[in-house]
Amino acid sequence: MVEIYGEVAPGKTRTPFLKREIQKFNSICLALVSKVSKLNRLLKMSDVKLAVLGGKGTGKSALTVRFLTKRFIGEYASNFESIYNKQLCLEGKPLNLEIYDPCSQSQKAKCSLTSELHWADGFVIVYDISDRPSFAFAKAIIYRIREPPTSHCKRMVEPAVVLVGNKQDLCHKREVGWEEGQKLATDFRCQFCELSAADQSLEVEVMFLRFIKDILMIFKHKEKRRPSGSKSMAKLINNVFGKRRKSV
Ligand SMILES: Nc1nc2c(ncn2[C@@H]2O[C@H](COP(=O)(O)OP(=O)(O)OP(=O)(O)O)[C@@H](O)[C@H]2O)c(=O)[nH]1
Repeated sequence: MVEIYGEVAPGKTRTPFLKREIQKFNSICLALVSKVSKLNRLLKMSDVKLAVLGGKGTGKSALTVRFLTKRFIGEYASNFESIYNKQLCLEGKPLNLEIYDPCSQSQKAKCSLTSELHWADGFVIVYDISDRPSFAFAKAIIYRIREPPTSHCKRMVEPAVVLVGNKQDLCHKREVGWEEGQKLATDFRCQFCELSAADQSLEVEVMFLRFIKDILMIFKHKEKRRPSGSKSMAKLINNVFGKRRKSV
């Protein structure tokens, strides 16, 4: 609570005193608003939703499970879809991560991706470097994601995409060159990496974390574009007391 109290000195009018006090009050309010909004930002937990897509047997589950548990299991049930949930702390901020790993049967049928495009903040598109058809399938998914939005699916910003060439340990059987993957990614504004879910735990972790950080940056830019609650509040205070100052 801020109390404004004072006596008018003999020979002086009340106006300059009140003006100063209102200015002080105004700046205290602005400082408080900025502290509260900082606190809000610290406490606010972001939600990040990723969809891991790609051809059958490319290693979508292996990559997801490797990231979540640091383990490579080898064989994964592929006849049901899963949404994994994990709480993370990135740069000191809590984060609720959801990863969607679809089942292989629905992959081809689901190339429409309509529900995924609504749901996900980012897409991890996986192909197997030793399997050319899986690269063609990854390309088709990227084309679909980068299609201009239709009237019923308008997004403010285009979703983040990382293209992953998995099974790098099988490079003696390579059918897709590194340059091809890199070019596809560059042409469609995607990140790109090649790695092996089987052999490279750290690389898998770095790929996911870097991608999540990029998505958080996109969130930040989106927030900057719309006036935040604290800014509107500051504007309100300025309007009320700014106008009053002029009339005092
Ligand atoms: N050599 C090698 N094999 C891998 C790698 N990642 C996954 N695999 C194997 O590839 C096969 C398919 O892996 P999954 O993770 O089930 O692939 P998926 O894309 O989820 O498969 P579906 O759900 O059936 O579409 C399994 O036998 C894995 O052990 C890798 O980096 N290197």
